[in-house]
Amino acid sequence: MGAEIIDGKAFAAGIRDRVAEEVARLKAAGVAPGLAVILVGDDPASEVYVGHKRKATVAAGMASFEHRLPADVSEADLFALIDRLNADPEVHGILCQFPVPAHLDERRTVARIDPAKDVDGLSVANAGLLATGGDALVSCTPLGCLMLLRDRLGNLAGMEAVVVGRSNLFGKPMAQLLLRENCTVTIAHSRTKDLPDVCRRADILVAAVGRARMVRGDWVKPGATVIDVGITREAHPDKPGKTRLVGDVAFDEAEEVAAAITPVPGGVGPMTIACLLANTVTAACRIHDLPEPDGLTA
Ligand SMILES: NC(=O)C1=CN([C@@H]2O[C@H](COP(=O)(O)OP(=O)(O)OC[C@H]3O[C@@H](n4cnc5c(N)ncnc54)[C@H](OP(=O)(O)O)[C@@H]3O)[C@@H](O)[C@H]2O)C=CC1
Ligand SMILES: Nc1nc(=O)c2c([nH]1)NC[C@@H]1CN(c3ccc(C(=O)N[C@@H](CCC(=O)O)C(=O)O)cc3)C=[N+]21
Repeated sequence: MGAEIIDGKAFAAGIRDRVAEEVARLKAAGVAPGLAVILVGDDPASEVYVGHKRKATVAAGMASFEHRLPADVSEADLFALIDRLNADPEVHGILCQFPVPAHLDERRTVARIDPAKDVDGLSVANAGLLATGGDALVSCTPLGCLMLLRDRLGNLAGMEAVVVGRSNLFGKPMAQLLLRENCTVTIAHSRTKDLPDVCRRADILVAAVGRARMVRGDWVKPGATVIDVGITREAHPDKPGKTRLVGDVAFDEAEEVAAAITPVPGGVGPMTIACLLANTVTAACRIHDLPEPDGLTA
């Protein structure tokens, strides 16, 4: 029997509805949550995501501010924009889409964003709060994965979790969240020995590498829950000139073995955008010292 397909798209729609309710409540209290997205250069994939983000932000009743900067923008000009957004009372969340062109430094860029508005959870303050058990703004994609896992599995305590990938944006915060849920967590990466064996331990297997179909069916423990974060765009095999998205997991193989699995597209991706909106609401509540809604944080 095949695995249950975890419908991230439907779950994300539920989160976006909850966000919309909270936005209405905040507006009634005199606070209109706003999200600012900075896009440097014209990477086509980033354009697509930013477009999705804008639509979802507006549909939830929030203000959306988009700032497009030329690929050769100076650090000084980028920082001047970030400083303005930090000071702008209509902006509660700031996201600078990565990657940025090579002459800009991601670490310095993140450090310029007010941690209270860092809805990507990338700042040292938010990463440190997450690691030490505080109230952080948590990176959107791991937050979304945790929501899917909790919904399916309930209590995660004692489960073996393997996260493949150790980026600051995903792998590390995902591992921190799973640790906080009392999983036994392994973080695997490009230097891990016997990766298939490590993966076979996992009750919860999370893949965030960016290599299409790397995780094979026989890497999956029977009955495991598989979360596929990877997104690779490749030529469509049947439609000339078209592309399609594929994950890091060989879906057809893994689906035979796992108890549940997220598809690509329609799994984790929509959760990322829903959680970006959720984080913006959370940031607005914290900035204005208003009660935080249930179900939108980790
Ligand atoms: N669905 C969504 O909403 C999102 C999807 N993504 C997607 O997730 C994927 C990962 O993103 P991100 O974390 O930003 O990527 P990074 O490129 O920053 O990190 C990739 C990680 O994978 C590891 N890795 C690379 N090759 C191997 C290998 N052969 N075996 C094991 N580990 C390997 C790297 O190890 P090392 O550290 O040793 O180099 C690194 O830790 C991408 O496809 C991205 O597009 C990302 C964010 C959101
Ligand atoms: N500072 C920063 N924060 C990020 O969170 C961030 C980033 N930079 N850079 C790029 C990655 C990637 N990312 C995705 C968001 C939505 C989908 C998404 O909506 N995916 C849909 C399909 C989208 C489509 O059809 O193209 C799905 O999987 O079903 C995917 C990937 C956020 N990222």
